[in-house]
Amino acid sequence: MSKKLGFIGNGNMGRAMMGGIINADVFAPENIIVSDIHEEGLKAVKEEYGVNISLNNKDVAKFSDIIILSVKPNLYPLIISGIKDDVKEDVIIVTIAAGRKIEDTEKEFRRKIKVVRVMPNTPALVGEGMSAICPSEAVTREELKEIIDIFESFGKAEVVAENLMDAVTSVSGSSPAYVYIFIEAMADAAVLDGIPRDKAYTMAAQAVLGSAKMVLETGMHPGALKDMVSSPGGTTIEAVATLEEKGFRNAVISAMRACTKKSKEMSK
Ligand SMILES: NC(=O)C1=CN([C@@H]2O[C@H](COP(=O)(O)OP(=O)(O)OC[C@H]3O[C@@H](n4cnc5c(N)ncnc54)[C@H](O)[C@@H]3O)[C@@H](O)[C@H]2O)C=CC1
Ligand SMILES: O=C(O)[C@@H]1CCC=N1
Repeated sequence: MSKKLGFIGNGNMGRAMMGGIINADVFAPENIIVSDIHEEGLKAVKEEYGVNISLNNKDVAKFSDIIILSVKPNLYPLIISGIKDDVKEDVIIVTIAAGRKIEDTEKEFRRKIKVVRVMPNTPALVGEGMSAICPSEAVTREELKEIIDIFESFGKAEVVAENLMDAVTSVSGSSPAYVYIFIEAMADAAVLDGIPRDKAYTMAAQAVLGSAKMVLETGMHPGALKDMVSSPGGTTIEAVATLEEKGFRNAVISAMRACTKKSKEMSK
């Protein structure tokens, strides 16, 4: 893409997206700029990816056609007030903050501005991200396509209505954390059974990866895939029965409802 892309915030999510975009070759490193308040981290990304860096957010504002605001939600008003008079006339502002509505960003710019609200996730870094995308009315079809192309370069992307963004945060934005806990717990159990720690992580993570691929690539119902593993009177059904007894499904559903609720509260 010949446009210029800027990141404000070089944290976990900013770096994950930048890594994904550079690995996919969508933007040349010289067409990317990132700003942060921490010089150390900026130097590290410049070294790793060859992108432009700055300690001044206004440099990102002046350089970029598309700006991804990759700072914590509470910092958005401050960051926007610092760049609003420096951004290009036709800039597209991409927001990724949990619980931040498109209208919040529009109001803070105090003028008609193109906003795309996205909820990505950190597996973007390895090209397996999941992003939900919602454009504001001012964004054209072509511009939306460009944004989708960026987010599809490091995983899957779906356009959703804004009222689903809180639920999306729970099912794909935050969910890598639940999956890591699951992998860690399985590895702990494997270590208890005598498997060396490094092999335990590989085995647990590869089982999760393979199972996810089976759901995506066979199109089969997860319940049917579970049944294929569970031999009558066998080992798996013992584990399944114990998970049900301990309320595994309900723990996941309750956790996700708490996540969605928190996202809704943050939107108020
Ligand atoms: N971490 C995740 O898995 C996901 C995060 N998000 C959203 O991404 C946003 C960023 O989250 P993380 O990357 O996890 O946070 P983070 O704390 O890792 O990164 C934020 C970065 O912003 C920088 N920063 C702070 N003040 C600044 C300023 N005045 N100017 C420029 N940079 C400044 C910080 O130094 C830090 O590097 C949040 O709004 C969050 O809701 C969305 C989806 C997933
Ligand atoms: O924990 C958070 O608030 C952010 C949003 C989704 C993932 N991390």
